[in-house]
Amino acid sequence: MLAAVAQLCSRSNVAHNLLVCKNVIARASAAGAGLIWLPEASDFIAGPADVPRLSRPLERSEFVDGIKASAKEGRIWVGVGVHETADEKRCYNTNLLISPEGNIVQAYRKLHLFDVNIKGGAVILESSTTVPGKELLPPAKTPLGKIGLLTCYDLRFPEVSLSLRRQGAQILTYPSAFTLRTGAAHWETLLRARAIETQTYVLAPAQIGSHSPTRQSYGHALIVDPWGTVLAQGTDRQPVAVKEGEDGPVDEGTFVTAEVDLSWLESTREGMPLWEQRRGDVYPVL
Ligand SMILES: O=C(O)CNC(=O)[C@H](CS)NC(=O)CCC(=O)C(=O)O
Repeated sequence: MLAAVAQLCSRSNVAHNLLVCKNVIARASAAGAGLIWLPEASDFIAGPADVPRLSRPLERSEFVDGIKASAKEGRIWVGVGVHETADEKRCYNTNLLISPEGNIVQAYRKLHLFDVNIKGGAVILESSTTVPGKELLPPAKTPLGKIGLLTCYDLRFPEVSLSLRRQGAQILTYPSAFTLRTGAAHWETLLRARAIETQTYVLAPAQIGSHSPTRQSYGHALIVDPWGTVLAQGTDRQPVAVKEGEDGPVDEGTFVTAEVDLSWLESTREGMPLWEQRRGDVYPVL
């Protein structure tokens, strides 16, 4: 079955971002994809002060309702990252899996928050707006395979991917909004490493371009197979400058597709049975 990952540029206008996402879902469905995953924070990317105002509980979100309707219309599985209201001040960074019937099958709240102060790069304190999740969810059964949900910065913590593989994951998802600097240095290497060491397909949808005058994302949405081969990659684009007070140019959003082949996954695992070779007698096994 064909899986798709999206590459788009969410800004502060949730209604507009929804139109872009709905359009990408419809196009992926028409292209024959059985599943499309949209990036982290597809509902909006805005300054910390706007996060509480724009976040919604999952059951009272026009954005989530719109995505559910698109999944149903396109008869396609949809994954999407959104801001879910946690309390008056903060949200959860939530990765949703929605069935072709339009139901939320899983809602994973990002465990690891991006609190960093990178010299010459980003100073971001995600915990100022976001409450960390408390649990890893068992991989969700879909016609493409069993899918483990993670988000963005979680990519740097191999323990969670190994744990999901241990629980039967055949596909891992990392909807993301990587920064330019860390993306250029680490994004592809980390994704391929996670795919190779867990022997799973990795779906990595990505925010791309300028969200505001001060915030840009790296893009390079990827699909990697269990052997570590990059099967598909979003087209590179020159970031567009966004002026103060403007919402930036309209971005239509793109997607790329690749075949998820579980017999190929099984053959990589049979040929190199890493899970039977772990040395639990020497180090703790997850
Ligand atoms: O802020 C929002 O609304 C949406 N969330 C994000 O964009 C998050 C937290 S700021 N970004 C990352 O985790 C980037 C990780 C990264 O770039 C790395 O690990 O190098």
